[in-house]
Amino acid sequence: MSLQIVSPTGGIQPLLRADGVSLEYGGTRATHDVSFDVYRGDRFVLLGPSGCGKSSLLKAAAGFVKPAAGSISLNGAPVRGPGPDRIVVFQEFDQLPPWKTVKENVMFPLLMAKRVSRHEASGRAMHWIAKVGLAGFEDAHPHTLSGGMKQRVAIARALAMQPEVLLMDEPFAALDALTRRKMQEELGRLWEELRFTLLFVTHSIEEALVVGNRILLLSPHPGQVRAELNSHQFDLASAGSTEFQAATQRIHSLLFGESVDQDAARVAEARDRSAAP
Ligand SMILES: Nc1ncnc2c1ncn2[C@@H]1O[C@H](COP(=O)(O)OP(=O)(O)OP(=O)(O)O)[C@@H](O)[C@H]1O
Repeated sequence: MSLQIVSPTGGIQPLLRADGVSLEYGGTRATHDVSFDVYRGDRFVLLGPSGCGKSSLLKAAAGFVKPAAGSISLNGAPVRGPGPDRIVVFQEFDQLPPWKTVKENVMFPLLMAKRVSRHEASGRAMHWIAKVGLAGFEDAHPHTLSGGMKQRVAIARALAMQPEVLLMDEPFAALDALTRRKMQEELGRLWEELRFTLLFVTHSIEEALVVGNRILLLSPHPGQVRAELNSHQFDLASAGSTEFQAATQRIHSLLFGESVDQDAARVAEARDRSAAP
């Protein structure tokens, strides 16, 4: 099955909505009029070249950056700042306080949010540490762990909070190729089990296809929506197949090629069709 331009899902309320979002830094526009809807259980990927504003959009969804125009809402309510319903996993390995053990790191946001007792936080931390394959490393400090293990801790810490949306900003980009693949596999496994909602940023077309069920393609500086695609049929097992390679080529040409106008027209056509009474 080939890659399909998405037509909007009629009638279902999105969990996270970006509506005409323009982001600016000191008057310089990073994204322009970007709209997308993330539905519960989606693995929604923001894909585009360096500098197109992917991270900025993720930070806006997290509530760290306020749009200059447009809005972001969660469950229909405007996002006005960070909250425990949106937890971010960053690329940087130093996102874990080094003086805390693995278990203390996972417990920390739970205790900060004052949602659960210390006893409950401890139990939850052990549960999620085991889920990401780190049982036995509870008392280790981050500097004794590999990059992949640190990212597992960050994922455990995020999932322990049971956020409405898990936000991931190139979480595997600093890992070696084999570990990156392994982590993509683990993320897929966790999603199969838990069906959380994921907003994932990457500049790798292959990673977008492996991780996402829907992909938003952004043009370079300032980031604007080029197209939105369904990619649920692809996973690690299909990576390397003829269909996967064709999809990679297609996305490449949508991002950088000449067929953009044609595809944008098809997106607009699909939207018009679905909006028609
Ligand atoms: N804190 C900031 N202050 C000023 N400009 C910023 C800031 N953060 C991002 N920008 C600018 O906004 C634009 C978008 O940056 P952003 O990091 O969101 O893009 P990106 O697509 O995630 O890029 P990359 O893949 O390289 O991380 C870039 O031109 C960048 O220089």
